[in-house]
Amino acid sequence: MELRIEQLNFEYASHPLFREFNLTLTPGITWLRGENGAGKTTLLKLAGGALTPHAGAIWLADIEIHAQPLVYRRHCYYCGGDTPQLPWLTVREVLDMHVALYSADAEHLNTELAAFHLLPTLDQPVTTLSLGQHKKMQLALALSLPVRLLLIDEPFNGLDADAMAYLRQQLSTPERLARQVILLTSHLEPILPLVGTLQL
Ligand SMILES: Nc1ncnc2c1ncn2[C@@H]1O[C@H](COP(=O)(O)OP(=O)(O)OP(=O)(O)O)[C@@H](O)[C@H]1O
Repeated sequence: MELRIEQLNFEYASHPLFREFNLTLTPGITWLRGENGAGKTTLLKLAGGALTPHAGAIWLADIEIHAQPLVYRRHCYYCGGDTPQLPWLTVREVLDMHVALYSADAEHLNTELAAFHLLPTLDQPVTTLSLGQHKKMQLALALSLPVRLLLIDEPFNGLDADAMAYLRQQLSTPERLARQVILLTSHLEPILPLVGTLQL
């Protein structure tokens, strides 16, 4: 199982970022590095289907993103710091939506929510979460959704020390490293078992 990007072209208005870009990632954690503005977040969004390439192909195992967009999206989760897309929902409703979409294990999600101390927030409007709590909600999903590809932008930004330690431990389990392709950005050394580093 691998992520394969072939001959990718992408640019914003007048700002070319990727030209005939190729990449193959195998299961395990790859650290995506580069200076501010290099295109790290853009690459995560392209691989997660949140942005559309102008040319090229993106494969997750035998699923091509354009040929099977919904199937592809159900096999990957993009964990960015973005504000909530559906601000009128409660935390529980946002989570339930993800559980339904990904056919996820609700008990596993509950375990992650408990570990991140989010259970008391479930009936709050999702917009009332602090930045750190919002990050934790996304990370609880990242850790519990049964996806093949995890894309995580700055996983440790805004987390308290306990949450950082917990996240490191959960991302490092051999069972996870064997089955998931994990691509993450971090401006600081992530202190995780890496299969590779990708410099943009
Ligand atoms: N929606 C957009 N429209 C136009 N330009 C954009 C847009 N989003 C990003 N850019 C530009 O594309 C370039 C890459 O942005 P991106 O966010 O991918 O970089 P990054 O490597 O993640 O940066 P950082 O380390 O600061 O988070 C930057 O020059 C940015 O200004």
